[in-house]
Amino acid sequence: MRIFADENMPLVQQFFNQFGDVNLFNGRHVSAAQLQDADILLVRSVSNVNAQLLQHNTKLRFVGTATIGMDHIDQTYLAARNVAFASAPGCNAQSVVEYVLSSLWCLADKYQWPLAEKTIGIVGVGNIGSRLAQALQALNIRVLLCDPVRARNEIGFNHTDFTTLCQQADIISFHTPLISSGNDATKHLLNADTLALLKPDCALINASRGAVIDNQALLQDLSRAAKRRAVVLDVWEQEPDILTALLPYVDIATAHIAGHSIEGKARGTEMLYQRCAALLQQPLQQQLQQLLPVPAMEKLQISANFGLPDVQNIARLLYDVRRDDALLRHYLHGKGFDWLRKSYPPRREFSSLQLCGKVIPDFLPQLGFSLAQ
Ligand SMILES: NC(=O)C1=CN([C@@H]2O[C@H](COP(=O)(O)OP(=O)(O)OC[C@H]3O[C@@H](n4cnc5c(N)ncnc54)[C@H](O)[C@@H]3O)[C@@H](O)[C@H]2O)C=CC1
Ligand SMILES: O=C(O)C(=O)[C@H](O)COP(=O)(O)O
Repeated sequence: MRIFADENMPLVQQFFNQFGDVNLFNGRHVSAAQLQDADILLVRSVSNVNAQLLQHNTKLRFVGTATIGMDHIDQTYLAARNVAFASAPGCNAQSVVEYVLSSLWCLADKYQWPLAEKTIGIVGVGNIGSRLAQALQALNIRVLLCDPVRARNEIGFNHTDFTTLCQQADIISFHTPLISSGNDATKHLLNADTLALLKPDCALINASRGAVIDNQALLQDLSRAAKRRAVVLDVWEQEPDILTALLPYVDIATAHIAGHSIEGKARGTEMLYQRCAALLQQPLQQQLQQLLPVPAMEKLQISANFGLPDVQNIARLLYDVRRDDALLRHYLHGKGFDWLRKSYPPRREFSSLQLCGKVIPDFLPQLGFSLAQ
């Protein structure tokens, strides 16, 4: 069995050696010629898997993407060729939530916002959006939820339509898939017309896909002298060749790394391993928990005085998004966007830190921290 995998897929050898030899490739530059002998193809978000990439391959049985997003995969084409396909739903959802929380705390410090008085609009309430809503509610922050798909299918889902959300929210965070056409299209959901609906100081966070926001329209909006809105961008149109003119107006700018916690990336690999084992009718020999490195900090004692204002301090022990903003601003013009992603420094999720103490406030596990056994 010949397995071809993106070189930026952690633990891929450890998981997939069980099925055959694992060959690594550069996901951004992989070619049809390289993949002609692949039985199993494992990609991340930077490889477009379509008829052109697979034109020389007649053996392929399985394609997996170790990501949540699937906009880079032509699933219709794979189905027509009878190639099994899997993604990794939810694998890095917690990592993205921690990115958004860190961004909110940084903006709150920078602009002295009382976060508890803000209304945060969440657009796309799936794995990430619903976890984020739960975390914000645990912090006593009011949320508005916009998800027309859930609104159609779930009685009682508390939906706010996008226009109303644009008019009412103080901060909007985008968590939709990139959908190019149809009633629920999200490509350029935020464009010149919808930007005009926002409050002048409405802050924006995009950790979904770059093209959910029309980047040129955003630049126009931000460069108008009278407007000052805070902006956090993890994702950009036309990565890796991003619109650098946006950088001076963006408070937090990162290289599509919101989902790049150690756990988030490795969980994606494990989910594909489990799907492949089922397809090949092989036993599961590896488990992520056994392969993850020991975290630098394992346990933290909480005292009875611990309160909501202390949460940011624990969160910052594990992750501060300003590190990633500084990396992008320093290295983008030299080493570049893809180098920043490939060389991403280790980052552990909240769950890696076990909290001890007689009384642990409920909001800590609701944010994703784990309790010591
Ligand atoms: N920056 C990063 O590193 C990462 C980015 N992502 C992106 O985040 C996206 C969302 O991830 P999940 O929450 O896990 O996906 P999900 O599939 O669980 O949830 C997406 C939600 O968006 C909703 N939706 C679809 N069309 C919509 C529209 N027009 N308006 C509002 N809501 C709409 C769906 O009904 C669904 O509930 C992914 O598709 C991916 O593109 C995911 C992981 C990491
Ligand atoms: O899961 C997704 O969807 C993402 O956007 C990934 O976190 C992006 O990571 P790469 O696959 O581009 O490394």
